[in-house]
Amino acid sequence: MPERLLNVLSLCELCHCRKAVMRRPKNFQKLCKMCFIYVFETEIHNSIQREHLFHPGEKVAIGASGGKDSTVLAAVMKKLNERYSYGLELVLLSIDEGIVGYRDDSLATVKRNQSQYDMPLEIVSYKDLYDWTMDEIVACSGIKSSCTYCGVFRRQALDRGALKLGIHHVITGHNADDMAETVLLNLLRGDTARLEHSVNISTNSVGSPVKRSKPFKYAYEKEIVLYAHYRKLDYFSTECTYAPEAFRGTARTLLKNLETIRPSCILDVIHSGEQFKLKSRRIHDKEVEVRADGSVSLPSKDGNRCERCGYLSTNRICKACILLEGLELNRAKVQIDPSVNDGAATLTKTLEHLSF
Ligand SMILES: Nc1ncnc2c1ncn2[C@@H]1O[C@H](COP(=O)(O)OP(=O)(O)OP(=O)(O)O)[C@@H](O)[C@H]1O
Repeated sequence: MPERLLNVLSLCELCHCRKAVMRRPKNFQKLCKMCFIYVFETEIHNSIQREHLFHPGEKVAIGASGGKDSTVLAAVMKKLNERYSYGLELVLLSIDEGIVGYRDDSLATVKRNQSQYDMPLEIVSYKDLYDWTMDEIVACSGIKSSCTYCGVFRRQALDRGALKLGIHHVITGHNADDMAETVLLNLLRGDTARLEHSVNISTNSVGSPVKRSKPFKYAYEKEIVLYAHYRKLDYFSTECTYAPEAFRGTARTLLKNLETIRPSCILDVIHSGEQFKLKSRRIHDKEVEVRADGSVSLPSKDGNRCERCGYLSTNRICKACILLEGLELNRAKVQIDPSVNDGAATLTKTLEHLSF
């Protein structure tokens, strides 16, 4: 803990009267507990104001996983909504991916948060939406592509859950470390199309009526943990049973190592991402995107619906339905020959080359 490094006689550099108990991971400023809590909250408020994230009377769903980020998000949003009279109606929205021993425990935390923060809670499950749990998906297609399935299904599940509640704005606990990690990943993969949008504080999938925002875009993960610690928040701290994909994990480690040498590198990477503008050119009078490999993609149409599930999609069949098709094929094969389990992984690889 940074406390050990502090001179016992140090005073808080903000209030100059209470004893400093920590150094801010972001800029090494020595602060007392009360000033740190206030500064952390104020910085989130400033991001919200600067980006005009909300409007009075808006109904907002907090993507609540029970983990540290979304628990702190719920706690801070409740406080700011009251302190600055945002006039928001806040609701907790949880997705049950169906991971026994992980999500069932974290959902128990969200249920406690529901009463601690006095917010309504809605739980939507993969089983109800897709007739698959993540445990079943991993048993069928292997652990390697689990993050691909989970990511696609969760994004859609959050949208569907919000719409069920008549909500058009979902906020998530993605923090500065997550944002910098995504910039780095997209850069390393040469995924320029995603790179340009990966640092947006608010996003709207094409044609989707649900806006997604990240009020913690500039908040360091370490500070989120400290905030939860000082406010003694009740959160679930176990890692997902299905570890993050190897490449993302390596990018995360690289970033953490860089942060120890240069703490500002997290914000610097985000800043670099913000300055990135995609090269585009016009073909047949239409703006096209030029990918890293020189290939081009045409802009997608707004408001299309998936022919299978009827959900909003820029393609004829949405990404979730394509994944489900692979799973169903695999389920049939697994039922005949239990040694077959690479069909869905192959499909995932094919999907990586498609533009959505
Ligand atoms: N099962 C879920 N239900 C609802 N929202 C979720 C769920 N999983 C993730 N989210 C949302 O997406 C954000 C990022 O999730 P991710 O799993 O990438 O990160 P995390 O750092 O583990 O977040 P957390 O600490 O909140 O669990 C979360 O903060 C939360 O807002």
